[in-house]
Amino acid sequence: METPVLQAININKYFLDPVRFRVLKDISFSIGRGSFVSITGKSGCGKSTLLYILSTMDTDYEGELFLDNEALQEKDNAALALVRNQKIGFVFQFHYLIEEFNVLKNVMLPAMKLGKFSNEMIEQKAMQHLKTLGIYDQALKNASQLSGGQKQRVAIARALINDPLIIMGDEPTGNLDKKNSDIVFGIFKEICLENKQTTLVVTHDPDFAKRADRIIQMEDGKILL
Ligand SMILES: Nc1ncnc2c1ncn2[C@@H]1O[C@H](COP(=O)(O)OP(=O)(O)OP(=O)(O)O)[C@@H](O)[C@H]1O
Repeated sequence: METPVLQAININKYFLDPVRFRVLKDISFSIGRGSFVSITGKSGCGKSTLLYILSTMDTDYEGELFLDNEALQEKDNAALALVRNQKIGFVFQFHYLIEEFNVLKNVMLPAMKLGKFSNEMIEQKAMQHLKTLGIYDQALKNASQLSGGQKQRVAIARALINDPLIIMGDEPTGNLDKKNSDIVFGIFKEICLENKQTTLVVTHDPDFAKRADRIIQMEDGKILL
């Protein structure tokens, strides 16, 4: 059997304030390479909490987490930052672009930070992603000059720039209208098919969730099998 890209084993998480509360309850699952998975469930069931753990941004949990065969729970913050930059692309509900930089620079930044390639090579790659995402002609505009849907596509290009193994999205279409949601979903689907990259998206939108290859349904901190 193919080794999973991401594997969670018995993840539990507690919030202590205002009272001790077990928000995630024995979460275990694995995700294979190139699959498009959605995590869905009612508001408050723990979707974002789980995604923040899976994306290494929250390290306060019990259990084991493997990304590309590496045990994440054993790594310190510096090592996790490297894993995030090299292996995970993240798309938030809000785009978090740097509004005063142009689109091209926004997309290039994570690769420039990694320092593995020349700026020329990074620029070429960034332009290629912008082309695929249909916003090539916006490259030299400041991020502040784009529409919401365009900004989200720039955020996806930025998430792809370091060729991550897995793209994670937290309600990536939450701020978009139906037309732009459809475009963004189509893009996620294509990323999986064409690049064999794995996509994991949290959404409370059942229509969006249904378009994934696999739905992880959550209820009250648990995964329903
Ligand atoms: N920092 C925190 N401290 C205490 N409780 C929290 C904290 N963050 C979230 N919670 C609680 O944990 C539960 C799960 O929250 P989470 O944001 O993961 O839900 P969700 O499924 O993503 O919801 P939504 O779809 O509304 O975004 C909720 O009951 C929430 O109130």
